[in-house]
Amino acid sequence: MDTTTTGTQSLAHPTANANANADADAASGSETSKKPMAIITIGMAGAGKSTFVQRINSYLHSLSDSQGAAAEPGGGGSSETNEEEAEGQKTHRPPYVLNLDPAVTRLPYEANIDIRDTVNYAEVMKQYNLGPNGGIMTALNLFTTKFDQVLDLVEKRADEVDYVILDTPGQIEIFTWSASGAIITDAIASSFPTVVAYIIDTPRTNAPATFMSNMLYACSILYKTKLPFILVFNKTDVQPHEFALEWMEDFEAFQEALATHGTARDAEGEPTYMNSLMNSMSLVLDEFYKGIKAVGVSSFTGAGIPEFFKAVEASREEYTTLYLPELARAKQRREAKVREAKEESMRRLMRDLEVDRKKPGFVERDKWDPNYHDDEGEDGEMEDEEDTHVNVDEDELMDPREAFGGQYIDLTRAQRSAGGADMNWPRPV
Ligand SMILES: Nc1nc2c(ncn2[C@@H]2O[C@H](COP(=O)(O)OP(=O)(O)OP(=O)(O)O)[C@@H](O)[C@H]2O)c(=O)[nH]1
Repeated sequence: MDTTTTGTQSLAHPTANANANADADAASGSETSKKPMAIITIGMAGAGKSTFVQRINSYLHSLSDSQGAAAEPGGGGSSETNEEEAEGQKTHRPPYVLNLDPAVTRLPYEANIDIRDTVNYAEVMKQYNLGPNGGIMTALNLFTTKFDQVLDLVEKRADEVDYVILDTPGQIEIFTWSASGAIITDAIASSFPTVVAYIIDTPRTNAPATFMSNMLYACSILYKTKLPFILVFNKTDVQPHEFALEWMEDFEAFQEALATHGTARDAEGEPTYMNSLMNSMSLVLDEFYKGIKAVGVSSFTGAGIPEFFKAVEASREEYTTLYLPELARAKQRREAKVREAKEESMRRLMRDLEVDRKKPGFVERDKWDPNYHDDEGEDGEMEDEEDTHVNVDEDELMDPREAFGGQYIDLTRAQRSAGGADMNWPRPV
């Protein structure tokens, strides 16, 4: 496994060849004809999502600029041209960026679509009498009602961009556990190859307990979205992320860290409840680590960003081989469920009819009554106790043959004239 500070770590991933395939693909230069890859950035408040989006945005801009400069006669290019060469002469175009955080006061990048242009978060709070989190949630819900239009806009630009980047609200649960977050994620993921970039504040995750809770959260998002997933250890300029990679790879190393951590034993020297819980949880997470990629980046210095994009390209492969078939299976399951529900309601209807027909007098009553109109009194009112017929003024009714241009078949009259006996129905022209 690659153990460079910022290297992409494909932790025994099921599609282990994906990186190699992606590179080979990149070398072929066929990306331009592909659909853009959507990157959904999710992370705890303050993990550095917006700074990360700003960094990858400026990275892609600089690649496309340097490409333009190199294409011009005498164009010198920049130091990042080397990175580009390393990526296999891939063509780069600036990304399409969506900001979904209605409460952010200052964005370090320019978003192509900004939720704040559509919904005024402060106004939502005032009008609906909500607190900050409720305000963000409602603003996102309101925005989601228009998301089909947003998707149209993105799809219109799909031929011109390689990446669609989504920045999500600071309060992670507002996006990950809300209906609107799920709708947006599903809508994007069913239109474009999609990857979730889970941003982690590395310096704040260096204690085993916080590391574990962060990983559990990441795990829950992975199993909820079922999308390709990249763990992005951010702020590596402050704290290198090797410790995290070691804990993820080597179960015993994590156990050791747990044992030596301050909260491992209580006053009597016994392992604390928390410690035992984390020991068993780490076994569960071992499975989770096998299926995801991890990369260390610094949104400040830009270190690790090329490796992040390699992981993204590898995820494109994963999306096609794992997520798309699963999406198709989910669709089939949904359709089968609807079919089954329809058949069940039809079966129930037939059963009810069967029961009704067994009731005394039902068959006699369930007959066509040719004297249907004879029930009316002189004033046109129904004489039956159960007045079940709709009373309409026939003078006001339009002649149906006029209304339907001769295509109308008056079944009542046809039936009346046939006296309820077998008859040949007139066929529409
Ligand atoms: N040292 C260092 N600081 C960083 C890095 N990335 C982000 N930060 C800082 O972390 C803080 C939070 O960054 P944001 O980008 O606002 O984080 P966020 O996740 O978007 O925050 P919310 O939207 O409030 O959840 C800011 O002070 C950033 O300057 C990094 O790579 N290195």
